[in-house]
Amino acid sequence: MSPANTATPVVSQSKRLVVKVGSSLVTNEGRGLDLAAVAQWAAQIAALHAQGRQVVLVSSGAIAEGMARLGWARRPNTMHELQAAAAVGQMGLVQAYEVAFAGHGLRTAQILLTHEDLSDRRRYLNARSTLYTLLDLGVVPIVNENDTVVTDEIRLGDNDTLGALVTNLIEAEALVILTDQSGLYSADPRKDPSAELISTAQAGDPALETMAGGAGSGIGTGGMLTKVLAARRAANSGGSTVIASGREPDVLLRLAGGERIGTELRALLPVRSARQRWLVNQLRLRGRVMLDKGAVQALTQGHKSLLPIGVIAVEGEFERGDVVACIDEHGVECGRGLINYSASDARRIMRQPSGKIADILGSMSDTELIHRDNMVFLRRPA
Ligand SMILES: Nc1ncnc2c1ncn2[C@@H]1O[C@H](COP(=O)(O)OP(=O)(O)O)[C@@H](O)[C@H]1O
Ligand SMILES: N[C@@H](CCC(=O)OP(=O)(O)O)C(=O)O
Repeated sequence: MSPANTATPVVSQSKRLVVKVGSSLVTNEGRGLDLAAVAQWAAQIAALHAQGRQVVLVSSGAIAEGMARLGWARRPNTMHELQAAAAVGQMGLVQAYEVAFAGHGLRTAQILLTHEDLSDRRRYLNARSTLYTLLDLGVVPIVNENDTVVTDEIRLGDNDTLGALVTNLIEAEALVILTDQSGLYSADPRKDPSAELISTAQAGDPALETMAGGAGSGIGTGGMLTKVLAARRAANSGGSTVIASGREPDVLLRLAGGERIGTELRALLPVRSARQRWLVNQLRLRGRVMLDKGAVQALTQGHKSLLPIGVIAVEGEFERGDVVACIDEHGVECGRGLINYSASDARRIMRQPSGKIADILGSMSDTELIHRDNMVFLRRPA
């Protein structure tokens, strides 16, 4: 048995949880809101509340429910039709949750987020304090992407990623992704009947991405791959992920009781500082700096600041203070941080010792390209 298998199941230890439910589950494979399922999850979340746990629910299903309400049999292709469907369906979603939770004496709140809300530090902090306030008030926040205002280029698209970002945002210890399968299998069980359920693994293990490569149900957008990637993202702020069937009776209560259900993808990284969690949450970065082997080692093993001498290429256009990725020679990201020089200055000082910065640029603001305090170190498991 691997060490991960002997550890206490994560949900049982978690005081703050994010639960994500996927479109095909919420809408009964696109046939329309599954009110019985919504009632089940609400009853379980109310019971978790009574145990003193805080829960944020990330629910998909707006587009699928909107399509059902509008009588559309096929998913539209155009963005504005998808946005219209989401606007119609979101009404049904929040109404269903409000009614279901009210039956347990709990209030709900609708939170619609975009990628930009989480990448802009001020809006990120605002969203965070609103969520914390709601949790302190004992309200259950119901989160979805703000589909009506996002375009193709900037949308997150799948709520697995959103669930992970919310996990990072509120420093939840666990992300529970409820879906239409019993968990992550060694291959897509719809196509390969011999596929086996993975019960525990380390979040971020690249082998998981190969297993989850297949497409999703057709109702949801992400498939299993986005769930595995979400687990990796949640792990960056110390959150572990469980992928389980939303149709399993009392799944949330049993997980909280310590039962092993579905797939647990454990975070082995330490919980990071608030600024590091914000850095981890950035999905689209302004640029990339490519490091030589020595600099990669200094970052990943020594957690040192990045000096210009270790940089062999600079990609993109960015200004001082922007977030950039540090990549190795194969393009794998090993860290990211707030850079002290613009892209044009960085190109001029790369490969040079810090002592030469003033000569090259005419002045020197910092000896480091990225200071370790403004950096988050990422290391994928071998
Ligand atoms: N290795 C795998 N294990 C389990 N399911 C997989 C795997 N690879 C692909 N899938 C597919 O992913 C689907 C779940 O993703 P999706 O439809 O996006 O769900 P949701 O709407 O819950 O996010 C499953 O129905 C399954 O067909
Ligand atoms: N925001 C979208 C969710 C997108 C989506 O399909 O997500 P998922 O089912 O979690 O893969 C909606 O509510 O329809």
